[in-house]
Amino acid sequence: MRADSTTIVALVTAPASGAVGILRVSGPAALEVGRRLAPGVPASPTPRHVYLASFVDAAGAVLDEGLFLYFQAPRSFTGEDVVELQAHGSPRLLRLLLSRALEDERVRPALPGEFTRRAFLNGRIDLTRAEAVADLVAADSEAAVRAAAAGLSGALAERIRALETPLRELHADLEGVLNFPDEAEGADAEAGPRVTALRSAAEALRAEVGRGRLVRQGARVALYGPVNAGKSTLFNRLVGEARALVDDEPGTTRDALEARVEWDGLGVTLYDTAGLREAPGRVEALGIARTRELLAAVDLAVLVLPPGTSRDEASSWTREAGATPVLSVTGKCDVMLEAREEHGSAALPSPAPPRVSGLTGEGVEALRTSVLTWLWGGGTPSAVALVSERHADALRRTAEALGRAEAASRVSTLEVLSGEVGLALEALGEVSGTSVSEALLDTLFQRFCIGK
Ligand SMILES: Nc1nc2c(c(=O)[nH]1)N(C=O)[C@@H](CNc1ccc(C(=O)N[C@@H](CCC(=O)O)C(=O)O)cc1)CN2
Repeated sequence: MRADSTTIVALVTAPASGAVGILRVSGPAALEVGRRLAPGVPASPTPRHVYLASFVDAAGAVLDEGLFLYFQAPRSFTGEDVVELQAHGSPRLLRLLLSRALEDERVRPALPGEFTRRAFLNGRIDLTRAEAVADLVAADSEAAVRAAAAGLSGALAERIRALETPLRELHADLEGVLNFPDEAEGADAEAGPRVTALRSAAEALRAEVGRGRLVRQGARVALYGPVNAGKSTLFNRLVGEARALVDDEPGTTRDALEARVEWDGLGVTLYDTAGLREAPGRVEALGIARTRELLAAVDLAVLVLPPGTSRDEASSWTREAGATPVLSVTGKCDVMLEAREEHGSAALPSPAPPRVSGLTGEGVEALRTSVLTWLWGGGTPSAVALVSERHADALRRTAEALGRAEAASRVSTLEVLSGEVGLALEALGEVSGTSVSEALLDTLFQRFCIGK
């Protein structure tokens, strides 16, 4: 598979006013096109040198004074000749420059992600690094930035290579035995343990998809529980600003309010829900249906119980969250003593859930830490390999083929064993990009923006 030989052009910067806007041209005609817009630049500019140049219209009138950069193939982002015009960031000016570039019949507008696609097709970067480019552009938490940057510098590529290389060697060995049975005696006997080791490595990498998703998309955490348990005050305290409508009237919080926070670099969307049960009015009933839906969808539910909740009551609330894990806290611990006097401490579930007070802040930091531990376990979110759903699916097929290869190493012929190892190799190649179809690349690069 090869990049086509057209020259492509796009605005690299966002289509909005900014200090600087960049037009990028990539392909064989890049230098000529660039020099038509900036005729003052020498015919053979020094690659990677910055020229200050006038950008002109067809009549030679100056449109802007900007910077001109030339990257000579193959030492460029795409591996092709690349020219950049760095102009002042007026969207109208940039469109003028863009249409000037498009006047050349060898030039067409770049498709979404086409620069990066060409970088991949020209062997500058493997597919995991190309995907990391999109991850970095989309990153909206510090952990997501750091994890994508690690991917861009080849962290995931390296881990895939650590699987792919021995797998390819094993396949070559097996094919060798098949083709020259006399020369490679005993090679098939070693195959079983090698397959087993590779299968567990593939599975271990695949298991990181959950963390990859958390880092990429952020975690979702909902506060829920009986009305007037102190959810909204706690929510506000966690969010750090008075977002929710707080009132002493039971059932005040009618809608799920959400706020995005960043905890230890991890993006977390917090939801403050309406009470699940007591439903005097229609508005509340709507809120309840939405709360149930939300609880099923989040990564973690924090059950906020009023002081003095019985153990039975607490566990029936826990069941409301269905399969979603629940972390229980006793809210309004500022009124705890009062409650104790009323009900006696025997009414509390034992062991009583940790106490938090949105009002005084007591226990809130501890809650934040427990939530993070729950979501994340140990380690830093930024060190995670950004295994995507797509990678996980390919790794699952890799592991499955290796599972069949394992069975084959015990009972079947060498052909069957080698065939399965070949299939595993092919599935793994979809991650690194050594075996991908045009159609897969199309879907993959569709999620990129134009100019990337
Ligand atoms: N102005 C500008 N800023 C940008 C980009 C760009 O294209 N233009 N980038 C992109 O969108 C990113 C930078 N990425 C780049 C990656 C590789 C090469 C490059 O020239 N690679 C060559 C040479 C490597 C070397 O000599 O060290 C290569 O890989 O062969 C350039 C940019 C982010 N910032």
